[in-house]
Amino acid sequence: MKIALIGYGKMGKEIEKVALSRGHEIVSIIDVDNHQDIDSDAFRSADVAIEFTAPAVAYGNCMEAFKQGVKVVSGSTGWMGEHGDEVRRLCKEEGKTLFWSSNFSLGVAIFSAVNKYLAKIMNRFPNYDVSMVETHHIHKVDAPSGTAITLAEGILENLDRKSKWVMGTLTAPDGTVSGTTECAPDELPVSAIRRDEVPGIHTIRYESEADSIIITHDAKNRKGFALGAVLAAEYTAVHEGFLGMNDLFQF
Ligand SMILES: NC(=O)C1=CN([C@@H]2O[C@H](COP(=O)(O)OP(=O)(O)OC[C@H]3O[C@@H](n4cnc5c(N)ncnc54)[C@H](OP(=O)(O)O)[C@@H]3O)[C@@H](O)[C@H]2O)C=CC1
Ligand SMILES: O=C(O)C1=N[C@H](C(=O)O)C[C@H](O)C1
Repeated sequence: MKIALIGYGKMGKEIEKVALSRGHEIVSIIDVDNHQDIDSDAFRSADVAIEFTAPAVAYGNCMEAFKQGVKVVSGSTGWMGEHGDEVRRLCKEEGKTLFWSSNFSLGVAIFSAVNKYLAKIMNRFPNYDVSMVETHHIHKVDAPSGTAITLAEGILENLDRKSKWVMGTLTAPDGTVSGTTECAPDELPVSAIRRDEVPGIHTIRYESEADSIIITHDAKNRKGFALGAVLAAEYTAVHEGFLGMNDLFQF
């Protein structure tokens, strides 16, 4: 399969390695310096573009790839809240194809299923209150993480006593803490920690007076994200519309 990469940072480089190891060809690499090359025969020859850039530019990149007639797999976070409805409409009504996930690792897909199941169980046990903490490297620009937002949505869909998630505390790289975990009973606090080079840790806690139930996903490196993104690209090459991890793994 012919793959174009949009964004050649930490994830773009990891994805390149996995794609080559699976026998794919990288036909175009678009980064900040050569952004105009998205309008090129090389880019247009791609079966799929894999986009990992930044919240502020991800939507524009997807639109430009669509304009060139190329399907997109995007892992960029922090932009679907604002543009999700529009890209879903483009996929449904205008024949575009986008596979988006806040987290491409198989481990997080499994963790997400467990999270939803646990939230459903907790409807019967009102003594437990739930909160979430995510920890990432100091370079990350968005908080809370896209994965944390997706996990929070999974809890809200399944736990009747929670109606929205709210930003809890944010611990900056220098240790400064802002925000609060004080919130209304129907709110789910999601806190963020920025520390060292942590690839990504997500912890969900249910606390009662008697005990704690804690589930954690801890990414050891970026290989799981990269493999998932390439598997998603292979899937996207032969499918249409707005696609996600539930399509890929049939959860
Ligand atoms: N869904 C998932 O599984 C995962 C998602 N992510 C998300 O992916 C995104 C990227 O992460 P990561 O690779 O670690 O970030 P990096 O900052 O390491 O890489 C982003 C790259 O995109 C480049 N870039 C910026 N603007 C543009 C543009 N307009 N067009 C093309 N390239 C551009 C940057 O260039 P420059 O440095 O010059 O600005 C940089 O090379 C983030 O939103 C992150 O949250 C990360 C890991 C897993
Ligand atoms: O920026 C990152 O690094 C990551 N971003 C994604 C997110 O915001 O959830 C996925 C992963 O946790 C790494």
